[in-house]
Amino acid sequence: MSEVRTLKVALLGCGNVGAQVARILLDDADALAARTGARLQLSGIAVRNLDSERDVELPRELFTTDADTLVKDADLVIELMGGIEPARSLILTAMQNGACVVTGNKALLAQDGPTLYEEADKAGVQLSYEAAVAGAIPILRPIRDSLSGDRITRVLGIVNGTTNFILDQMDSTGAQFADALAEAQRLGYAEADPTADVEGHDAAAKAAILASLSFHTRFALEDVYCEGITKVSAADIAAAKDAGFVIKLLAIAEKITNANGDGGISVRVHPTLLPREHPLAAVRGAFNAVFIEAENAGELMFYGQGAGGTPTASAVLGDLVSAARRVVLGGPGRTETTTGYVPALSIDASTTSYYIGLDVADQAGVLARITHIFAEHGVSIEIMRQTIHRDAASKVESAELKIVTHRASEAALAATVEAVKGLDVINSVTSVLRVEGV
Ligand SMILES: NC(=O)C1=CN([C@@H]2O[C@H](COP(=O)(O)OP(=O)(O)OC[C@H]3O[C@@H](n4cnc5c(N)ncnc54)[C@H](OP(=O)(O)O)[C@@H]3O)[C@@H](O)[C@H]2O)C=CC1
Ligand SMILES: N[C@@H](CC=O)C(=O)O
Repeated sequence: MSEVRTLKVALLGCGNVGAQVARILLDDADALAARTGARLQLSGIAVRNLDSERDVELPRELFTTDADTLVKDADLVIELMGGIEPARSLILTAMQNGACVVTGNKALLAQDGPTLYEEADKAGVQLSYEAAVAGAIPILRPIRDSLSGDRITRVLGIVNGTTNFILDQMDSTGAQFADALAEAQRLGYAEADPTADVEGHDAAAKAAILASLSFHTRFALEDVYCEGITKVSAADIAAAKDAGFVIKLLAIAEKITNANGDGGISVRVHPTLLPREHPLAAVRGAFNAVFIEAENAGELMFYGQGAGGTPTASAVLGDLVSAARRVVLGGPGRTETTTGYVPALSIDASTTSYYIGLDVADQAGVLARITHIFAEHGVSIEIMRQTIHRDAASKVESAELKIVTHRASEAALAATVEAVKGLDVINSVTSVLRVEGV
């Protein structure tokens, strides 16, 4: 019987995800050897602080603070430190030394992906990053491989577990934003700096990766319009609920073709109202889902745990097995293809439906004046609902107006809202939110 080869695996980082990867590598060593044709030997774990408490009990002698030396002596490198440096330099060193790399670092990929992909091509190694988008859900490989014979036209995803968890807690239990965020951090969903989650930057990095693979063009973070959930109030959530919607932070990448037949790709992240019966509305807690529309395949939906150490470790291990097989079989590295070269469009080029909440004086002719302004700006109204509030003591009457529009451009909507604000019968504009799926 021929001797099974041993591949040295260097692990960079032993936090929420890294600790679970180390556990699985040690516990499932025999199964992984059977699947790859090589023994995957965890050669060391680089961390910042040797004395930090770990979620998993691991042999102390594996730990080091000398990531550079560890990387230079590895066949396969798993980067789970996060952040830009030293992760970037260590990945480059690993690849230049001939090691295949697996990472979950979407922030780094969205900022500096092209340099890393080029280096992987040059070195003939594999750079894989399934864990970087939507945790455990196999989504990048299906887009890159399974759908490579099709044309994707639209990707709509809940790709940040922390914000989905927060919005879901606020919607279902009335939890406060800060409490829900603290719980998401405790459960290991949030980034080291949770600002990246709540301001939408993490979802924007994932949107850039999804758009790049889906449209065979490199999109960077600056191509993505980004709005997080920090301005979503309990009142917005209640109003949405009352009108039959749920608020989700969506990452959207879609092909937009204008009347001349040209156009580009709009990539954006923002809080969005979805009808409660929409498939993405049912995605609760830290779960993620990605909804894809393709010319031939039609609609596809991928669903699963989008964050957390153990689910994310599953995606990392899948990439590691694939990389190890490649080393064993001697195949070339493979990353994404960039044959599309379609331009990234600004948010102004996209159209969507909108929900607008208005507090108005309850006077004759108010509705006509408001609808006139919408018509003047070419924004068509799909649903309009009025609720009258009477204050018995002061005898003041006001009306709450909820409007859902047909698809309109950002520019037309913004001009409509500005004009409506100028009416003397408007007390306040209480909400302006984008809507999908109506
Ligand atoms: N958590 C999740 O659900 C998911 C995370 N990801 C991505 O995976 C990566 C890791 O995330 P997560 O496990 O949550 O992160 P953590 O913050 O929990 O862990 C980071 C680890 O990296 C180590 N580390 C950080 N900086 C350095 C450095 N300069 N030198 C050596 N070691 C360093 C830390 O060491 P020490 O312990 O000593 O401080 C720690 O062990 C990130 O890129 C994240 O975006 C992707 C999908 C899901
Ligand atoms: N912080 C991220 C972790 C996974 O990518 C999230 O909440 O989704």
